[in-house]
Order: sequence, then structure tokens, then C-alpha cells
Amino acid sequence: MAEPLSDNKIADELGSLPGWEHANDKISKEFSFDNFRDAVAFINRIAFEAEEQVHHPEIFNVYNTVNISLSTHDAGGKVTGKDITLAKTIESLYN
Ligand SMILES: C[C@H](O)[C@H](O)[C@H]1CNC2=NC(N)=NC(=O)C2=N1
Repeated sequence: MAEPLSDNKIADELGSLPGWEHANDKISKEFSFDNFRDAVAFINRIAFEAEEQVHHPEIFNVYNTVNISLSTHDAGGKVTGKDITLAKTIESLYN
């Protein structure tokens, strides 16, 4: 069972996650792309990694932007290590 992280621990982890913010018990980031196709391709890459990790993001797409929000449903919607891990994976997909 994933345990919720303290605000201090989250802040510490976000130190190595550029552009990620912690608010409303989620960590979130907006990613921008040259066009819609690239944005959707990014979403598709995330989908495979999320399935691999059995941990799924909230995804909001408008044209060339993709907003990702992460929290752990099984931990009452709080931020856990699973969210940090997936955020790091998502960062590695963005280039
Ligand atoms: C049964 C399955 O492992 C769980 O429902 C997984 C699926 N994906 C998930 N994703 C997220 N963000 N939080 C969860 O608690 C979660 N639980």
C-alpha cells in the first residue's frame, strides 16, 4: 500500500522535477509541443509507461499542450512515491 508523502518530502522530490507543481494533493505539469500530433504521441508514450507501472495520470489535452496531474487513488487521492516515480518517467519521455 503506497503511503502519502509529507509536503516537505514532495517539495524535496520536486527539486529534481523541473516545472512540476504541488497543489490540491496532486503534482502537475503542463507540457507544450510544436503541434497536436506531437502532443498526442506524447500521451500515447505515457499510456504505455502508465500501464507498465499500473499507475495512471490525469491527462488534459488542448491542441499542442498536455497537462498531467498525478495522485494515488488507493491512498485517498494523496501524492505517493508512485506519483513521483511516474513523474520522473514522464519527464524522461519529454524531449
Ligand atoms: C487495481 C489497479 O492496480 C489499481 O486500481 C491502480 C490503477 N491505477 C492507479 N492510478 C493511480 N493514479 N492511482 C491508483 O491508486 C491506481 N491504482
